[in-house]
Amino acid sequence: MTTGTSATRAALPLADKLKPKRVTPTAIEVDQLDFAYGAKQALFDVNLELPARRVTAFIGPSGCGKTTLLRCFNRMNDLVPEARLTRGAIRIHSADIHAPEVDPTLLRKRVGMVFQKSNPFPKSIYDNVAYGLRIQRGRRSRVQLDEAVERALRAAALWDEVRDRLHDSGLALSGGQQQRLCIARALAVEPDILLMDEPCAALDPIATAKIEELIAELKRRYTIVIVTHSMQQAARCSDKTCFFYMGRLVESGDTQQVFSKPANPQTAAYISGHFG
Ligand SMILES: Nc1ncnc2c1ncn2[C@@H]1O[C@H](COP(=O)(O)OP(=O)(O)OP(=O)(O)O)[C@@H](O)[C@H]1O
Repeated sequence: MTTGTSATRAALPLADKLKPKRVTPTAIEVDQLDFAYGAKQALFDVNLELPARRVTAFIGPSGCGKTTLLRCFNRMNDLVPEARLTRGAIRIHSADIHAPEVDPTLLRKRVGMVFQKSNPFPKSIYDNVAYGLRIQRGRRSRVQLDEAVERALRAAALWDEVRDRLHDSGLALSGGQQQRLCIARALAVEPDILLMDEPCAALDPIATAKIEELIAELKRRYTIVIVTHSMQQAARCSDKTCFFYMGRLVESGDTQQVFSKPANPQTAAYISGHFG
């Protein structure tokens, strides 16, 4: 991690707790969470612990609140008018992400996000990856920037495909490459946690398989939370699975167990394709 100056660290004491020296076993704790969009309640009494350096999958039928909860973890919902937590708390490595000292912009660097539809900037491949680094405080030499861009592209399993065309537009890449570019962009600022909202929904099976391989590799260093409509993907990629229904967490547990021996009949019906 590029740590920035000691002055930067001193200015952000609580937010800095989100980046612990040691990885604690629980990355994210959700405690009695209620969430509403205006008068419409979208999440009801969600209690959950997500393990660090593991993949957790959120599954459930459309509208059950998966994306809403995912977007709570980096306070993306702050940007939605009238959207708010009405009860409860979210802690990342024990730090309350709604504490007044927490800078949401810094939080979003530590808790990166990849969306369903890849969204590279209309810039070069290099500039897409360097973007977050350039707007961070603290100067970097060109060599440091080059190294960081290469590191992120390698981590996103894209380097070998783009090393000779770093200054071509990111928009000229295939859909799967664009999604890996977006992952590289998120990784460049060295997050702890990567949120993935249906990252393969727009990809063909080969591109999907590459992203899934990448997820398996990335979990050695990052905590990953993935929203997916694909039961096969959840079963293949995740260590923990959480099933939501109508804004409530119905069941969560070890993925193998949830898929082979679900405790709740609604979970069993959903994973066997009876509704959703
Ligand atoms: N910006 C918003 N304003 C108002 N209501 C919203 C907003 N975003 C989501 N909702 C509502 O909140 C509920 C949960 O939506 P959410 O997108 O979290 O579900 P989801 O499980 O991710 O669905 P999908 O699988 O279709 O993406 C739904 O009833 C949805 O209509």
